Amino acid sequence: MIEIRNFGKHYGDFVAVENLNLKIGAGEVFGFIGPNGAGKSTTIRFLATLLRPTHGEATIAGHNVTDDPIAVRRSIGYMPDMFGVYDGMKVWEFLDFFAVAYEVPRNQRKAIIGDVLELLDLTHKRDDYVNGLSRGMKQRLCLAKTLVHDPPVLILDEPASGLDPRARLEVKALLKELRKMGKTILISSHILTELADICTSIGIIERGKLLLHGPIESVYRKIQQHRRLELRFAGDPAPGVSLVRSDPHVQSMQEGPRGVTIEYSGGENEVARLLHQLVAGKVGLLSFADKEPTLEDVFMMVTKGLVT
Ligand SMILES: Nc1ncnc2c1ncn2[C@@H]1O[C@H](COP(=O)(O)OP(=O)(O)OP(=O)(O)O)[C@@H](O)[C@H]1O
Repeated sequence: MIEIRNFGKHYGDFVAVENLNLKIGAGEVFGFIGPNGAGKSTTIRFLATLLRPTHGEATIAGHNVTDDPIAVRRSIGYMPDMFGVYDGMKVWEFLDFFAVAYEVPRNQRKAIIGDVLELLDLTHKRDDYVNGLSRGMKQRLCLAKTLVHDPPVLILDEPASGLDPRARLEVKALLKELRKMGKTILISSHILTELADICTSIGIIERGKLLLHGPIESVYRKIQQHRRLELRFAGDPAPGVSLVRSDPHVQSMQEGPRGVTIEYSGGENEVARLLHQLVAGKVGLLSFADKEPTLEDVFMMVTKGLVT
């Protein structure tokens, strides 16, 4: 549904994005992850037909972003990272404005706006002025306007930035709803917990380079070899710590007053063997936890160059 080939954007001598290649299939929710200034918005603005590339090309729903921007705009709902709302406009008028811009037929507009307001839980704000809405509501409204022409693809640049925890959860629930409706979604964020349970695939970008991308399970599988083990001991931890230290798969170890946290390069069989040795060694093992990697771990490992 989205395909980017060899995209690059330079500003003078500064390379904002270089040689970016990416394919996102229909129905995927792709999390575009990277720190500030990594090149996420640059890539997104290119896809949204708002930025000319220095080199490369992209297609969305089969339409070329540079050669056929009108067809691309019909196929996408775009939410920029910064957006303004018009003064003196009511919520329904704001949505109607975009529906007209997207050439939604007059006789369908009222029903569509009603549906979108319902989906975004904004029905009760229908006749409120847009500039009087809270930040969270404005954000929801901006998401609502991406849906009025029912595009198959949504491109959302940090849709939950600046929202309080409750509003973030609401955005997350909404994205799940849109995923169920079969939309293909590209969503950028630097808040990883936000993306972990909604994305089907992720890409990690840093300093203009896409370091890693793929289905979320395959990314997790790649870093399974770098798991974190947390061990607690009853009483003196020294005997347990020395047994752990002798394991060749221990990459690093942080000692606390009652136990250790280790970065471990072995697979499941090695973890099981270590556990067996600790129990057989009678070292007073109180707990042994094999921590699943989080998206944050993935991000740290990829950007440290530990996983490619
Ligand atoms: N018009 C421009 N002129 C010069 N440099 C630019 C321009 N637009 C972006 N950049 C630079 O390109 C780099 C990538 O910016 P971009 O906005 O794509 O990052 P980002 O990953 O979206 O960051 P953030 O999470 O902060 O939004 C940054 O170093 C930025 O300063």
